[in-house]
Amino acid sequence: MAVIPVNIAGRPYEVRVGAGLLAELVPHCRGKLRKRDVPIVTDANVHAAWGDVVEASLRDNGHEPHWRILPPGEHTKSWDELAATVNWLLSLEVERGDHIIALGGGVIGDLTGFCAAVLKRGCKFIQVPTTLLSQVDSSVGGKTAINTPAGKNLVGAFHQPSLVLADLSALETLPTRELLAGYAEVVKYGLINDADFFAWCDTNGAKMVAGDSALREYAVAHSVAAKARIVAEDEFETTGRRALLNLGHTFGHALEAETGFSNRLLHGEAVALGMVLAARYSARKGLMPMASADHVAQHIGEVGLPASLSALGLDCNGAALVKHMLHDKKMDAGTLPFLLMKGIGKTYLDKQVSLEDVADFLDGELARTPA
Ligand SMILES: NC(=O)c1ccc[n+]([C@@H]2O[C@H](COP(=O)([O-])OP(=O)(O)OC[C@H]3O[C@@H](n4cnc5c(N)ncnc54)[C@H](O)[C@@H]3O)[C@@H](O)[C@H]2O)c1
Ligand SMILES: O=C(O)C(=O)C[C@@H](O)[C@H](O)[C@H](O)COP(=O)(O)O
Ligand SMILES: [Zn+2]
Repeated sequence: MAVIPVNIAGRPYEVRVGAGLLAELVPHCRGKLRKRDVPIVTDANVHAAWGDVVEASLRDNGHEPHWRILPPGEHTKSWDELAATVNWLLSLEVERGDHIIALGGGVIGDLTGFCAAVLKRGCKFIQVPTTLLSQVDSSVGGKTAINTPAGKNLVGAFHQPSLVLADLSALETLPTRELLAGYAEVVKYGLINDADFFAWCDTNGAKMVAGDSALREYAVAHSVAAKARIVAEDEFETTGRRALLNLGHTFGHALEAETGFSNRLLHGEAVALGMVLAARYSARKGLMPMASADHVAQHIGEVGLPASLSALGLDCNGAALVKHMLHDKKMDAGTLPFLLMKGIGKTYLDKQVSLEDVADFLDGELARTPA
């Protein structure tokens, strides 16, 4: 097992990564479950796959689990589920010092974390991520949110968990498409500031996705450590440092909005394509060679993630995609800074990007014949 220490502004917590943590959930919670009753928020797929394992660990250790089982999918990050889940937690008489367990992917983690942030002005919560994406990214760093009709994650809070338990065994029941979506956020850490890790992905990514457990542990632990370092430098995304973690997301969130937050395009898939677009746009601006952008697209396409905008078959133009971007939380005095690349592992925040130019670029990408 790997234990990655996270220390955000003097508030430390651990990320424990290994196989079999769900079966040993209570011991791994390290005394944080201080009452008999334990609230657990999850979704129906996760409950079907792992509910009995978690239930047994709690009951065997003298706890009474209380389950809230939500519908799977992005639409669960909603005002309605937020209100209903907060009311459910209130009905359980959860106190500020109690820990709510978020058992699931990024949707469950984001929603439950936000409930914990607002309930009684802040309760504690434990992230138990069960997707690759949530293990490498969403369970760490304290961004919590719901979506609104205007866009992605537009209502939320920064609220750090007390503990993250990432059980690699949970990935055994995860559909391949979801594993791949999570892999996009792994590649992101290489593209941001770690060319060696991108090279590691080139060599090992496909084997890791296919199931090699040692490679999975390395990928999760490396990704978590990379994210923890960045978040520790800029918890509230004020200096631009944390914004690096948004590589591919300005394009990606616009694509998610355009496809109605539907199963047509998962978050990780949108980020994968968004990173290809960020790389291609950077090359078009002469910031890096087109060969480097082709390398990014080739890696993402070969592993099985979307790497071509035109192949999505969207019925829209570049201006429509840019319109979604106007809701991006990075908007600053009417301008939108973009994460662009001066090379693989050389991402930076560019504040001089013209949205007309981006719309023109996207028109070209929408019409381009896939390679
Ligand atoms: N807070 C952050 O920093 C952050 C970072 C990245 C992404 N996100 C958010 O995370 C969300 C995406 O998360 P996700 O990709 O984990 O999606 P998800 O939570 O929708 O889970 C994906 C699917 O896998 C199923 N599932 C989960 N674990 C399973 C398991 N072990 N076995 C079988 N099925 C399982 C779920 O039921 C769901 O159908 C998006 O809303 C995104 O915005 C947040
Ligand atoms: O933790 C961060 O910071 C990230 O940007 C991680 C992203 O992978 C994640 O999708 C995040 O939710 C996007 O943040 P947002 O502020 O653009 O909603
Ligand atoms: Zn993301």
